[in-house]
Amino acid sequence: MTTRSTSPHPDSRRAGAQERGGLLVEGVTLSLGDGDATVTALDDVDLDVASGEFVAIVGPSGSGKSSLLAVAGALTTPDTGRVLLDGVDISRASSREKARHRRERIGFVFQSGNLIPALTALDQLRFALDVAGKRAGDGHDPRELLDRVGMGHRAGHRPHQLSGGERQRVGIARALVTRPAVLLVDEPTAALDRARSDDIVKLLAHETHESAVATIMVTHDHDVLGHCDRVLSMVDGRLSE
Ligand SMILES: Nc1ncnc2c1ncn2[C@@H]1O[C@H](COP(=O)(O)OP(=O)(O)OP(=O)(O)O)[C@@H](O)[C@H]1O
Repeated sequence: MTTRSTSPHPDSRRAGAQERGGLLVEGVTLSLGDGDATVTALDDVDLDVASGEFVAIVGPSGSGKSSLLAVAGALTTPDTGRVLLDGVDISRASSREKARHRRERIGFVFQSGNLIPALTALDQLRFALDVAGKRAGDGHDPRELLDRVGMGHRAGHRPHQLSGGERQRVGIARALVTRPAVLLVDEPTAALDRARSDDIVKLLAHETHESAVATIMVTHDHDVLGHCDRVLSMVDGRLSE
């Protein structure tokens, strides 16, 4: 299935991910469980997402979508294959190196924002920069980015003082503040109504193109797919157009 409504970044898919930046998953296989209970979660998966390209992955429950995000985010090591981030194979790196890639090069956005309860919106972004060992000058300016996602007026609010959509906006800004190469987004609209879901995915599309990040979004929400540059389907661990 392929849906296209917004144009991909001009540099998208002109060359391989190794040459022009982005994420390249090559021949990845992953088995989970033991003995008779072994499941092939990913079955020879190839995926090439350019910098500035917004790719959605849909598929039934248990088809392997979360497993693919985990492998792309250096959280799980595949049995075979490679995951290249701007041309560097992160799948075979040491645990320490993988943790560094996650902090510095990979942004994660979860279902409900996953913000730290005690921190204001602005401090969520500052904290992410600190953890990545970056200063504001190495990444996006936290205030400017909060403005960009429409949350400048809520900079001093803590998560419990924000709506679900606002928490998700802060979560997106926090994931982008370090200027990651890859943005991995897991069901960002699961807790939102129709209009807010649309706004959030539009924002993800805009920021993907603006920040030239390679974004993969897993979703069950077919109503938002029109904002994505490409839509791929996952069935039984296999990915197809
Ligand atoms: N830790 C585990 N041990 C054994 N099998 C697992 C484990 N985690 C996931 N699986 C299996 O791997 C397959 C892929 O799971 P995965 O979570 O990637 O699917 P999904 O498409 O993200 O599903 P959902 O949409 O329900 O989140 C499923 O059959 C699942 O039961």
